[in-house]
Amino acid sequence: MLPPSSCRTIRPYLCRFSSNACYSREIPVRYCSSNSKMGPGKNAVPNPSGSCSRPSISERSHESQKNNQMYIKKQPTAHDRQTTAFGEKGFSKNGGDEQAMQSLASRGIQSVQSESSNVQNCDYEAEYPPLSVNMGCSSKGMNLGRRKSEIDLGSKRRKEGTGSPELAGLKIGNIGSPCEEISLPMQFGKKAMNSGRRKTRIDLGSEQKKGDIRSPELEGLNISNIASPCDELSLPTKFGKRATHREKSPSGRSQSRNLASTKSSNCSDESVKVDRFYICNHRIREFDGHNDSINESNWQNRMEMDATLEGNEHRVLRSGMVLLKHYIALPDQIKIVETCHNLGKGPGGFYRPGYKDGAKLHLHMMCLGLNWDPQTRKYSKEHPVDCCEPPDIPNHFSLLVQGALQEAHALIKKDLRGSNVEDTLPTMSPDICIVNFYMNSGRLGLHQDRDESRESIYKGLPVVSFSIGHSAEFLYGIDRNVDKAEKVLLESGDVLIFGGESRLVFHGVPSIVPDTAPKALLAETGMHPGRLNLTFRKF
Ligand SMILES: O=C(O)CCC(=O)C(=O)O
Ligand SMILES: [Fe+2]
Repeated sequence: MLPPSSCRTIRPYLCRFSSNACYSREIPVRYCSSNSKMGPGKNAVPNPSGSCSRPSISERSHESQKNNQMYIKKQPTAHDRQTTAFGEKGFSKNGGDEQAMQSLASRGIQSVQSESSNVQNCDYEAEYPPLSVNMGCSSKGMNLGRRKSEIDLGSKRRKEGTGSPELAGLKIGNIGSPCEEISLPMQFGKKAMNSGRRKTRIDLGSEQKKGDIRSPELEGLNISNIASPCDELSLPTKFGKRATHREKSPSGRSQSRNLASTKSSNCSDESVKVDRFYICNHRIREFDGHNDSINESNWQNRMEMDATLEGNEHRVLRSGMVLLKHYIALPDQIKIVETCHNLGKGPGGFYRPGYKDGAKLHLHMMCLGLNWDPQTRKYSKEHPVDCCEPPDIPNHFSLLVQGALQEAHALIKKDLRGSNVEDTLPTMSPDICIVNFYMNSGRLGLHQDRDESRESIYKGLPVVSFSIGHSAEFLYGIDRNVDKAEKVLLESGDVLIFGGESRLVFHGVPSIVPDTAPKALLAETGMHPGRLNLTFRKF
């Protein structure tokens, strides 16, 4: 445990953000440092309680309990995604996990203690009534050559439209709610190694976020995108294989707390209502990789032109965080879109995640390898809505990830002067890919990706993120404070990597920049105007 002297109480936080108007109580918070050389100075990571994230439903109710002097309130393994929160959040109690604390400290990850409860009130709005189709697990044929992993399964599925006993008395939005979080490594705040450029700071105060309560995400979209293509409707409801349930992780390890272990009773339902979503609006042809209009040399020309513009070269944003500009060539982008469309149009595919109280994330999501359930913040083989197993990660995706990591290593090496690049940015072979599709009004609040295994997070195994389509404003920072966050523009083909000391960086997408996708990409794929994002992780 840290000596009390390493903590100090700071002024209460008021967390207010976005259209979802999530407020936290004003709660006194303490800064702590697990690293005596850091002290409670500027590098101490503020970790206010009362923050907003994407907690599991059971965590929400627990959050009303009084927190005591714990440095890590909750197992630091939760991938904490939120939809609109641009505020702060605090730790959750983890039952005195001294080991976790030590592990964090040894990696220089600071933790904090909070003194008060963490309950929040979050309002939300339903954006549009869903269209539904009855689906079974019929996408298996699309899941080319994949191996079924033996893992434990069965996250608790929500019962659509039913009341939530766990939520009784709590008014909670889809994001931002009581949450757990892990503070960032101590060197956060250190300048990027090759930071020749000025970091742009953005101001996305509550006023601006109010603008997000704008039109539904159907804006500008052909309605046929949603659950209407006839190929989907004709699928039999019992076709395909439902998730199997074994108490084993993908890597053969014993079950982690982040891997859901309870079989959902809802998944025995033979007919599951699913709001299907298609990222492309026409049947796309098989990709042959050879198209004159989008050939590699055209892309090279574009990259060379871009390289002359400020902000278009690869760069290290901070230790362990690398941005590879226009790394994915256009033909590969097209292939990725087509693959995601094919995988995502069927069972186990794209849907709009939300909570049983009706709140929705401002994006559509599909998972590969393992499903991530925003309600429980756990991974399992079971799709939270249709109970189907997720498709495996296609090999060509994994190859691109490996290539990007090598490129990042080469960049880091230039600055390291003899240090081991693996220490700064470990290599990672992904077994999870979360695919998000943002329409023009899509967004994702500041959060940490921390639902992967403790081992993965403690090792700093990176998250590798591909951006395709419209550009996005991307925020990152040492805490969930949008005013202090740095901003970069993620454009089509960019790869962002954050591992090592940056593994737990807060990040989010406050806005999509309309009409910025490469025209050839949209023309070739029929992708709806918007942004496809793939984040690869190792469980
Ligand atoms: O869309 C992005 O760039 C970020 C996505 C993300 O943070 C996530 O899926 O956890
Ligand atoms: Fe994330």
